[in-house]
Amino acid sequence: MAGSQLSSELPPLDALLKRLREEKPLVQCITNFVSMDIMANTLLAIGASPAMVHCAEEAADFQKIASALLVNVGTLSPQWVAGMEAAIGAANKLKKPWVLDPVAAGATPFRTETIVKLAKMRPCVIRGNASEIMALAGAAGATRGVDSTAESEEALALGKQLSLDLGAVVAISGKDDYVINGNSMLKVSNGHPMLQRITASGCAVTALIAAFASLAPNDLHMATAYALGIFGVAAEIAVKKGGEAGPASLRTHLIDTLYTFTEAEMESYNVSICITEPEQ
Ligand SMILES: Nc1ncnc2c1ncn2[C@@H]1O[C@H](COP(=O)(O)OP(=O)(O)OP(=O)(O)O)[C@@H](O)[C@H]1O
Ligand SMILES: Cc1ncsc1CCO
Ligand SMILES: [Mg+2]
Repeated sequence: MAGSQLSSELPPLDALLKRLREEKPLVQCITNFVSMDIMANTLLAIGASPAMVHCAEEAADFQKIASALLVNVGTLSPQWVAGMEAAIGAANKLKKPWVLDPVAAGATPFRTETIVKLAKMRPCVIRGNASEIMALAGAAGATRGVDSTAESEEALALGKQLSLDLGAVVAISGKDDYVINGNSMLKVSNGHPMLQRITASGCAVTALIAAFASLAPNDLHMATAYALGIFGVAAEIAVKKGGEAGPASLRTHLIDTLYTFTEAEMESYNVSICITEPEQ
């Protein structure tokens, strides 16, 4: 996709991070068994408040006290889908932002059909890796499992189409993250390759997006890029603080770095804006 660089137009970061720590948004997470620990610890470390509440009997009621909803289909079952739909219905009714993580879209018919159904229920942001975004957009054979088999650039055209079709911000994570809002796109180039060797690091950053989305419901595009930027910069710092020893060390130092994270540490935030060609 053609694009022009307009990075000087980016607003400052401080308001969102400061407000997150003051307001401690309560994020209801309906997520997979693998990600629960790292997701809850990521939200707590940055200063938000996680609650893993998924059963159909209480998922909708919990939205009344939550600031945002995260729906992740990683370890799917029909009972969980009922909880997801109940919570999403409540979030939409109460005008709370909800974010979808389409884990392993395309892997099986049940999974793909469920994700497509949820994606039509008006998520404000969808964050997945390139394979997942391409599969959700209808590309055949795009996915092998939870890990991407493609570079994020390969999913740009389908990600843009998905954003226009669903009216949602679509974030494609990878070496570079692309955050697409219709014809406008932000590129975030922070992070570290070892993040791919920590299970559920993508799940965790999607929950971070939900937390920031609750603070900036009218600027979801920027809030999504901030969340990805903070997570990526924190990973770079964590590597230097001892995380280079391996994925387990990086995981620990990443959570520690999010806890102490300051705006000054965002000096390496590497983001740019591209205005992509309008659809013909
Ligand atoms: N090669 C890379 N270099 C730098 N950062 C990366 C790289 N690959 C992924 N990341 C970062 O890792 C985080 C997770 O993205 P990723 O695309 O691996 O998610 P995912 O495949 O959904 O992960 P999971 O399913 O394990 O949760 C993002 O913040 C992303 O920017
Ligand atoms: C490994 C794994 N399996 C289902 S969800 C999940 C976490 C990474 O997406
Ligand atoms: Mg994932």
